[in-house]
Amino acid sequence: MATPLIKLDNISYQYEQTKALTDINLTIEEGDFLAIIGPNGSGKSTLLKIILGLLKPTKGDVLLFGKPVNQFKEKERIGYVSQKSNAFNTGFPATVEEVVRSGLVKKIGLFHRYPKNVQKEVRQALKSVGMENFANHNIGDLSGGQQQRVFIARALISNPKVLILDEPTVGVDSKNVRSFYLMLTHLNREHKITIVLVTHDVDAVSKSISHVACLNRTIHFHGFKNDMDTMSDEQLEAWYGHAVRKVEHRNEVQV
Ligand SMILES: Nc1ncnc2c1ncn2[C@@H]1O[C@H](COP(=O)(O)OP(=O)(O)OP(=O)(O)O)[C@@H](O)[C@H]1O
Repeated sequence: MATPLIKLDNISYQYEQTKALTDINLTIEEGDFLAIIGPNGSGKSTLLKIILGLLKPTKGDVLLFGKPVNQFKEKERIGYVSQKSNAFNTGFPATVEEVVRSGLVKKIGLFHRYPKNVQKEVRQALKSVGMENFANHNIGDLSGGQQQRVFIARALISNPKVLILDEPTVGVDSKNVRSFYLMLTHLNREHKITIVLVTHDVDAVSKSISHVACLNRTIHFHGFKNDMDTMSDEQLEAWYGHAVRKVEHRNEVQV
């Protein structure tokens, strides 16, 4: 069997006052499109930071591409777009092209020259997120959703195998959320990029994802999204922390 791209083995994490995560086991395989969903404060961002090696778990092991996270050196294989990426003000003095190009720093180092074909790579990355006509625009002049696409292009320019996104639709207006997720579906299916994202848009994202993980300090469900309706009312309640109602909606389950 192929090595999982990400494997969390019995992870717990304690902030000074708060036990944020308990006994998390999670395996993410190549090609997965996984949404991590859960209520506010359920540990979603903490979990992403542990995967990225930004926080060291209090207990347990993280394996990236089969290697312990502290020995994993090929950082460019994992692209990350944080929750606050789309916070540029109008007038920020950088073009879209410059922002995307800066994504190569992780790969080539701060003081190395960009490769000769960098402009072509920038254009390709922008094309893959539907922003090829905006290369010369000022980043601060774009909408929240357009900025978010540019930050995804910046993450894509170093050809990652995995893309990790923390609440990527914050700042995307509701009528554009669906096309934003379709763009991610395209990256997952056509560019073969494994995607892990944290979101509250359970309904909008459900058409794009293959897998779902329901988190509330621990994982209450992880599996194919279509199997989510096998969760019992007790599991749903434990996950959400209060009484919830299952609603059948076409072929999906909403909570
Ligand atoms: N830096 C920190 N120091 C102390 N406690 C923290 C810190 N960051 C998060 N916490 C606590 O850890 C728990 C999990 O927080 P986390 O941000 O991971 O949740 P989340 O699911 O991403 O929340 P949200 O949906 O609101 O963004 C919360 O109780 C939070 O208050």
